[in-house]
Amino acid sequence: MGATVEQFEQAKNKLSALKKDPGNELKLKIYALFKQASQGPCNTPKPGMLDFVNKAKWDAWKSLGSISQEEARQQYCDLIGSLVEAEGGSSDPVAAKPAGSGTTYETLLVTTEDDITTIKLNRPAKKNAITTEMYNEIIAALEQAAKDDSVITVFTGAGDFYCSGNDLSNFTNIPQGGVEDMARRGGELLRKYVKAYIDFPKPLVAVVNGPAVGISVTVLGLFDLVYATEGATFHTPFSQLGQSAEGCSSYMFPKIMGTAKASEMLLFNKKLTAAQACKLGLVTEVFPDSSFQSEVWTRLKAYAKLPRNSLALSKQLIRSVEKERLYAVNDAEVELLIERWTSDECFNAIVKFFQSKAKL
Ligand SMILES: CCCCCCC/C=C/C(=O)SCCNC(=O)CCNC(=O)[C@H](O)C(C)(C)COP(=O)(O)OP(=O)(O)OC[C@H]1O[C@@H](n2cnc3c(N)ncnc32)[C@H](O)[C@@H]1OP(=O)(O)O
Repeated sequence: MGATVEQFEQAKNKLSALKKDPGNELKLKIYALFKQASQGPCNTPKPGMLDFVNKAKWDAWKSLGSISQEEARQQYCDLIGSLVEAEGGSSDPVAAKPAGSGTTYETLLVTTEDDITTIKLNRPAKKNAITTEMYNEIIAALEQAAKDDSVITVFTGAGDFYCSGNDLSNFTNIPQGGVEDMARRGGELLRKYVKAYIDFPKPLVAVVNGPAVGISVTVLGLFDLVYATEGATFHTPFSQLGQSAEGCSSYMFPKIMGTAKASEMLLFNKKLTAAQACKLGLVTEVFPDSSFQSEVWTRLKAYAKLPRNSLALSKQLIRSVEKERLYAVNDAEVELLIERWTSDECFNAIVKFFQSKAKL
C-alpha cells in the first residue's frame, strides 16, 4: 500500500524541521513530488525561457510524467525519510561516510580505505558538473581529508566523465540582488574553493577517469600527481563561454607547459588528449583504459604506505614557496571573472548552451 495522506502530512512537517539544506537538486525533486502528490501531473503552461527558477520547477514537475498521486506521495515520504535518517546519522545507502567523521554528502562519495581518502564527484547523469552545493561539499571534504588519518587524498569522478566543470545552471538562478550580486557571491565561493586546493597539506592525486572540462582541468596544476586514462581529454573553453581562466591556471599552466601552449588551451579552447597533456607536463602518466583502475590503485596503495609525515612535509616544502603568489593569482582571476559573469558575452554563451540542450 502507498503512503497515506496522513503520512504525507507528517513528511511535510519533517521537511520543515530539517537542519541541513538539502540542496537545489533535491529541493526541485521534493517540489515536483509535492506538486504531483497534491495536484496530479503537471498541467500548467511552461514558464518563459528567462524565468529560470520557475522553469526549473516546471521541468522537475513535468519530468514525473503520469505517475499516480499515490505513488508520488510514497516517493515524497521515502525521500524525506531518507533525509531525516541521514541527519540522524543512521545508515544511508546512497551516501558514503568518511571513516570516523560521520559526514554525509549529497553530491560526493567520500571514503577512506588503505590510508587513502577518495573524493568521488557523484553526479554522473550531469557528467559531474559542479553545482554551488557541490563546491561547498568539496571544500568541506578537503577540510575533512586534511585532518583525517589518511596519507593520500584522491579526486576522481563517477561514471564516464571525470568532470564537466562548472554547472552552467549556477548562473541561471539569479538572486534578488541581480546579476552583480550573483557574480560577487560566485566570486567568493570560487576564491574559497581554489584556496582549499592551494592550502591542502597532504599529497593530492587526480585519477582522471574520463573527459575533464573547465575548472576540473585548471586546478590540476595544484595537484601533486595527475593520472589519466588514455581516453581522457582536457578542455578549458573559457573564451567560448565569454569567461576567463581560474584555478590559478593563468600562472600554473604557463609555468608547467610554457606560455604558447598554455595560451592555446586558455585563450583558444584547444582540447588536449591525455597523451598531449602528459607530454606538456599537466598529466603525470597515462594508462590504458582497460587497466587504468587496477594499475593506478595498485600504485597509490603502495605510495600510501610511505611515511605519512615525510610525504606531507615534502609536499609542503615544494608548494610553500609559491603560496603567497598563488593567493594573489587566485584573487586576480576571481576579480576578472566577477566582471566576466556580468557580461553579455557570458550571458549569451550560457543561454546558447541550454538552448542547444533544448532547456530554454
Ligand atoms: C558559483 C561558483 C562558480 C565558479 C565558477 C568557476 C568558473 C568555472 C568555469 C568552468 O568550469 S567553464 C566550463 C563549463 N563547462 C562546460 O562548458 C561544459 C558544458 N557541457 C558540455 O559541453 C557537454 O555537456 C559535455 C560535458 C561535453 C558532455 O556532452 P555529452 O553529449 O557527452 O553529454 P550531454 O548530454 O551534453 O550531458 C549530459 C547531461 O549533463 C548536463 N551537463 C553536462 N555538463 C554540464 C554543465 N557544465 N553544466 C550544466 N549541465 C551540464 C547536460 O545538460 C545534460 O543534461 P540533460 O540534458 O541530460 O538534462
